[in-house]
Amino acid sequence: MSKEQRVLRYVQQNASRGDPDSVLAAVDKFGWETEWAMNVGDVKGLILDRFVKETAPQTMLELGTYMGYSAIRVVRLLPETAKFLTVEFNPENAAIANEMIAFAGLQNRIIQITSDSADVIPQLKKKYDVDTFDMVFIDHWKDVYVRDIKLLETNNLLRKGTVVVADNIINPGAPEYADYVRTCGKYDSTFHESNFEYSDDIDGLEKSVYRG
Ligand SMILES: O=C(NCCCCCn1ccnc1)c1cc(-c2ccc(F)cc2)cc(O)c1O
Ligand SMILES: [Mg+2]
Repeated sequence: MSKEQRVLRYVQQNASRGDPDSVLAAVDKFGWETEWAMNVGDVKGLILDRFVKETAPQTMLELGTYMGYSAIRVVRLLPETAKFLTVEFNPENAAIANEMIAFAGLQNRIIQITSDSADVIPQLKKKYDVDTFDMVFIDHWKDVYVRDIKLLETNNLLRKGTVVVADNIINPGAPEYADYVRTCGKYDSTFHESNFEYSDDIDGLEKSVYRG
């Protein structure tokens, strides 16, 4: 059994079906007490919550579903009318996320796409009926953060005020991305220091508002 399957089993045996907060609490308890996992986690998650509440996005994209933790974390704060798309490259993790999201009762609120983000981003307008995104959360391979934010720009998926949040700016690090959003002139970017998931190590989120 994979680590991700062990996390899902723990959630199914310890959380309440249809209760997103209990699912998040179970994943976090497992991450702190049993096995570390690369969810954004409860500490950085509180900062992400604040950004979501401040932005109140009607359309949002996530790159990097993993087990669905951040998708559940975000969508639990959004109205039923909001449109949330999440992209995962790894089919095994996508399958775990599908079950985790269903257990949380949010399967009708989250559109899961299992694909390479580079292939999906150019299809979002036509195939997924997207105009522009109000918010984006980037949490996939750190070395393609820059490739993908540039793809979002060139495919006209960002608009003046779109909030782009990126995980792991310190650990494992996304230096090329941090440099790009802070110096290219297209974003008002701020770094929010926090702790690495399920650890006392340092990490942080970058929040970058597109100038349009
Ligand atoms: O690699 C990460 N995430 C992407 C996983 C695969 C994405 C697949 N995909 C989805 C869509 N397109 C592609 C990640 C890694 C770490 C980490 C840090 C230190 C360490 F020692 C080990 C691991 C911490 C995170 O918080 C992370 O997010
Ligand atoms: Mg991450």
